[in-house]
Amino acid sequence: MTLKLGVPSKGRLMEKTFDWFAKRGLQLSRTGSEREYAGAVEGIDGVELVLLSAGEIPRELAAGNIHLGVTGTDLVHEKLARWEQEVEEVAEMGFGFADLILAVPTCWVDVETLEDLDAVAAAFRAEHGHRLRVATKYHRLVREFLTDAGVADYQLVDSQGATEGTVKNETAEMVADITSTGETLRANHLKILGDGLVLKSQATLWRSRVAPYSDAEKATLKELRDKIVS
Ligand SMILES: Nc1ncnc2c1ncn2[C@@H]1O[C@H](COP(=O)(O)OP(=O)(O)OP(=O)(O)O)[C@@H](O)[C@H]1O
Ligand SMILES: O=P(O)(O)OC[C@H]1O[C@H](OP(=O)(O)OP(=O)(O)O)[C@H](O)[C@@H]1O
Repeated sequence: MTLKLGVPSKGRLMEKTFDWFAKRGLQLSRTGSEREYAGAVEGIDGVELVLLSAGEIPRELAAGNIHLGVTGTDLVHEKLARWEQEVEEVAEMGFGFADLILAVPTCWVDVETLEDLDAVAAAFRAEHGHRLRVATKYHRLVREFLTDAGVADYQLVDSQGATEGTVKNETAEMVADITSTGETLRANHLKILGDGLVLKSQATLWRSRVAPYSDAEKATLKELRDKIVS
């Protein structure tokens, strides 16, 4: 019986996750060949490393297939409708900072706020015969945010990558995406709405509330928590 810890298998979060655990006396490593998704944990007994895509970690936590997992707040909130019941936040890790924002073309000089957007969206529909298209991969979060803001005349267009390019490619009029330095937005002539911050995200260690815990796993979890908080 081992405690399963899911960490990103590649990408921007992997290395920093390994560093974060190393600072707390736990050595995570990828084992085998560069392309083999196998890993090891040293510094504590009874913990198994599971290498996963950051995007899959929320689902694996909610399914109880892993006990602990590292991924961004944005992905947990987007993918788990009832995230508070399914996972517990163990620690914010202090990297992977990114904001989920709404952005429109810089040339829309009259659109700086959600209120402006609402007005433009209604006019857009009347003029073009279809709703204003918002490209995003964060469907649930964006829908909730725009509903709360009272904006209704829009449609979501799915974009799983290179989202800022959809405006130039004319498959969407605006985007809802993650930004960190803001460079991608600037390069694609997009500006953030003044009140268009949907969510602030950072890499976080989560615990599954639904995974089964044997007595041995509970003891390991306690030992691991002690190392992390001390
Ligand atoms: N430019 C950025 N700077 C900092 N963090 C970012 C940036 N873009 C995304 N992130 C964060 O990184 C996390 C994982 O994103 P990433 O794109 O690496 O995962 P993914 O799409 O699941 O990867 P994979 O290609 O393995 O499926 C998310 O929580 C996201 O908020
Ligand atoms: O504000 P910046 O520092 O410019 O970062 C923002 C970009 O980073 C992410 O994309 P990623 O690199 O994951 O590529 P993707 O578009 O394929 O998702 C995000 O989707 C933005 O496009």
